[in-house]
Amino acid sequence: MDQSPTSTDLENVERAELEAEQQHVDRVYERVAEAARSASRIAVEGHQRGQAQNVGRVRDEEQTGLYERDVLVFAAARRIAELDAEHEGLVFGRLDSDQGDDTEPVAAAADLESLYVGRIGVRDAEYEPLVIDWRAPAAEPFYRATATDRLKVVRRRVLRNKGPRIAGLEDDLLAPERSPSDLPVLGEGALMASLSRARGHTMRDIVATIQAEQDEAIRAPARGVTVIGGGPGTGKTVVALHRAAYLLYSDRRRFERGGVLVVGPSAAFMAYIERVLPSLGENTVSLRAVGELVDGVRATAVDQADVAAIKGSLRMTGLLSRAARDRVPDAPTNLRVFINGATVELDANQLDNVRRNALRRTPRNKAGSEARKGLVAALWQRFPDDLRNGVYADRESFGDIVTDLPAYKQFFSAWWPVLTPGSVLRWLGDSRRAQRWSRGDFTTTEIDQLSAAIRSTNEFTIADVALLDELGNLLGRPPVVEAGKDEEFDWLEGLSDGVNEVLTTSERRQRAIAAAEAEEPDEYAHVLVDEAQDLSPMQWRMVTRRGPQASWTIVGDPAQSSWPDPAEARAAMDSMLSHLQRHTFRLSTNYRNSAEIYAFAGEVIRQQIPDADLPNAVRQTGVDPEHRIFDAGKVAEAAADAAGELLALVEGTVGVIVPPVLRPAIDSVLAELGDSRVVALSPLDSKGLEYDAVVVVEPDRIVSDTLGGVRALYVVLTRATQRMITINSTTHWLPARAS
Ligand SMILES: Nc1ncnc2c1ncn2[C@@H]1O[C@H](COP(=O)(O)OP(=O)(O)OP(=O)(O)O)[C@@H](O)[C@H]1O
Repeated sequence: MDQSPTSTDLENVERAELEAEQQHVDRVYERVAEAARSASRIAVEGHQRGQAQNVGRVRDEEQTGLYERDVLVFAAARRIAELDAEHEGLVFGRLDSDQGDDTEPVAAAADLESLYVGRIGVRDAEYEPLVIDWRAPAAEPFYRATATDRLKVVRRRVLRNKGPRIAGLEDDLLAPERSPSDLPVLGEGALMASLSRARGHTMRDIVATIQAEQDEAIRAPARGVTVIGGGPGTGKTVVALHRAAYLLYSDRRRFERGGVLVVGPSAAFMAYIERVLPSLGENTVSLRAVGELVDGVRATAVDQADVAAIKGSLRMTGLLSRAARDRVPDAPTNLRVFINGATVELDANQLDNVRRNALRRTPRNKAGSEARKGLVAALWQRFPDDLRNGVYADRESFGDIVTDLPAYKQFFSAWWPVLTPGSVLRWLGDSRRAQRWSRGDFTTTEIDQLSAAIRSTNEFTIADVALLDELGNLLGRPPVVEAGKDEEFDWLEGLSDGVNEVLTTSERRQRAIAAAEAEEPDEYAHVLVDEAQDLSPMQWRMVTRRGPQASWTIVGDPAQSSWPDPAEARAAMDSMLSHLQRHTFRLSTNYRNSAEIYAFAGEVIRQQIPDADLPNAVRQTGVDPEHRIFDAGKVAEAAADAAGELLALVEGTVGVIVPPVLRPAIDSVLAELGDSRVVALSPLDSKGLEYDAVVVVEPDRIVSDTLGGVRALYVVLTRATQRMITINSTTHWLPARAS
C-alpha cells in the first residue's frame, strides 16, 4: 500500500537524522575505547613502576615513584570502572542554541551551535568536547530550558539509546518562531516515552529526562540542609541520587574524601536503587539501610508496630543511659583481698560508689583505669594503719601489689567487663531492671512489651540498631588491645547474629583490631536521608551522629509516614538539624502512577489528611484500578488469580503487597505461578519501590495492622505504574465515591 508523501518524507528525514546522530555517537565511543586502552596502559605502567621498587631502604625518588604509581593506578582504575558502567548509552542529549532573543534568528540549522550531553565528558584528540558531562554548568539548559525561559536553546533533543545504538529521537522545540526552516523536529516527547517503559527490578537513572524543578534540587548548593519534598512518585529518590552524583562532580575533593552516605528504609530499597549511581559514573557513595548503620549489624527484622514506637521514642535515651551506668547483672557484690596478713573488703555500697565516681566523666569502656584507681583508694582506706610498712608503706606500691593478686584480677574482670552495646541491650529483657531504669518515663505496660520483645529473639531488629548506636556512644569504644596483653574482648560479640562463636584469644583480638580499622568512616561530609518521614527520633540521633560536620539532603513525604505521629518524627529531625540553614524544594508532578491510579490513591489519603500535598499525575492510561471481593477463606487464591491476570497484561514486574500475617500463604501460591516478574512483599518493604502492576491484598488489614494506618495504605496504593487490583472481604474500606 502506498504511503502518503508526508509520512515518507518524515521517515526519510528521521532516517537521515538518526544516521547523523549515530555517526557522532560512534565517534564518541571510538574515543572512549581509545581512552580506555590508554588507561589500561597507564595502569600497567603504573604497576611496573611500583614493582621496580627495591625492598629495603626507600630513597626519595623511590618514594616519589610509589606515590606516582598510586595516583596513576587509582586514576586509571577509576576511569575504566566509569567507562564500563556506561551500558545505558553514553550520549543522551543534544542542544541546538542560538545567541539569544535580541539577535537575528539564524537562517539555517547548520548555524545553530550544537552541544552533546552525556554521562561523562569526552574530548577529541584536539581537546574539543565531543560530549559534556550532564553535571557541567554548560549542560544546565538541557534540563532547565522552558518555552518561556529557553536559555538560548532552540531545540532540545533526547537520544533514546540501546547501548551504543540510537533507537529513536525525541525533540522539543522551545522557540518555534526562531527555528530555522530546515531544523527537523521528531518524536512525541522523551519524558512520556520513558515513563511508559516497563519496570524491572531495579531503578533506572533519569539523566536524559530530568525536569526543570528536579534539576534545581539536584544542583542546589551543598550547604546546610536541602529538604526535597513532594508526594509519591515525584522523583524524590531518583533526584536525591542524581544530587549525590552532582555533588561529587562539583566538589570531588571534598565529597570523595569526606564521603557521601545515602540512608534508605530497607535492604530491599537499597538493592532497588543501587544501580543508579554506578550508571551515572559514581561508585564511591556508601548506601546503607537504616538497619545497617552500625558496623557489624545487618538488621532486617521488624518489630510489632507498638514495640517499634517504644524503641523509637526519645524517652529511650534516659533509660539507656541509666542502664549503661548501672551495675553489671551477676557481677560480684563484694571484693575481698588478703594482703600483708589482713583481709580487706569492700561491700556492695562501697563498690557502687567507686563505680559512680569512675563514670562521672568517662564512658564505661574507657573508665577501667578510673575504676581501678577508685578500688585501690577504697581498699587503702580500709587497710589497717599498723600494716602500712615496707612495700605496703605507700598507696602506690600497695596498689601495684593488690591489682596483681589473682583474687583482684578475677573480681575486676567480672565487675568491670568490656560491655558491648548488644549485651547491654539484652539487659532490657529483664522487666524489673528496665522498670527501674525507666524512672517512670514509660508505663508498666510499655516496659513489659519492650522486655518481652527483647527476650523473644536473639536477632536485632531495625529499631534496635538505633539503640545499639546510642549505647555504643554511652559505653564508649574500648581501647584496642595491644598485642601481647592478655586482656580480651570482642566489641562485635553479640552484634552479628546473637550467637557467640568460639574464638581463640588471638582471633578475638585480631577481629577487634580489624573491626576498628576496617570500618567505613563513621562520619561523612554529606548525608542523604531518603524516606525521612519514617525515621524515629532515636534513628535521627543515630543518623545525625554520622555527620556532625556534614551538609544534608533530606527527602520525604509526611503523608507516607509510618509513624503514628508524623509530627513527632518531624520535630526530632528539626531539633537535630536546627543549627543548619535550610533550603526547601517541592516536586509537584507524579511520574510513577497513571492518572487513574493516583486519582484513587489521592481520594483515600484525603479522607485522613484533607490538606495532604498531592502531586499531579500526568500519564493517562484509560485503565481504572479494579476492586474485587474475595470468597471467604480464599484470599490467597484470589491474590494469585489477580497476579496471574496482571502478568499477562504488563511487560514488566507485578508486586503483590500483603499484610505480613498473610505472607506465607501468598508466597506459596505465587511460587506456583513460576514467574520471576512477580514478587510478594509487605507494606513496609514496598516503600520507595514500584511495579508495572500491583495487587493490594486486604487493604483494610493493611490499615489496621500498621503504625501508619491509612498513610501506610497510601504508600501501597501508589506503587503501580500501569494497573492495580485490590482484593478485600468487603467494600467498606473504599472511599465513598469509589465504592
Ligand atoms: N524526570 C524524570 N524522567 C523520567 N522518569 C522520572 C523522572 N522523574 C521521576 N521519574 C520516575 O518516576 C518514578 C518515581 O520516582 P521516585 O521513586 O524517585 O519517586 P519518589 O518521589 O521517591 O516516590 P515515593 O515517595 O513514592 O517513594 C521512578 O520510576 C522514576 O524513575
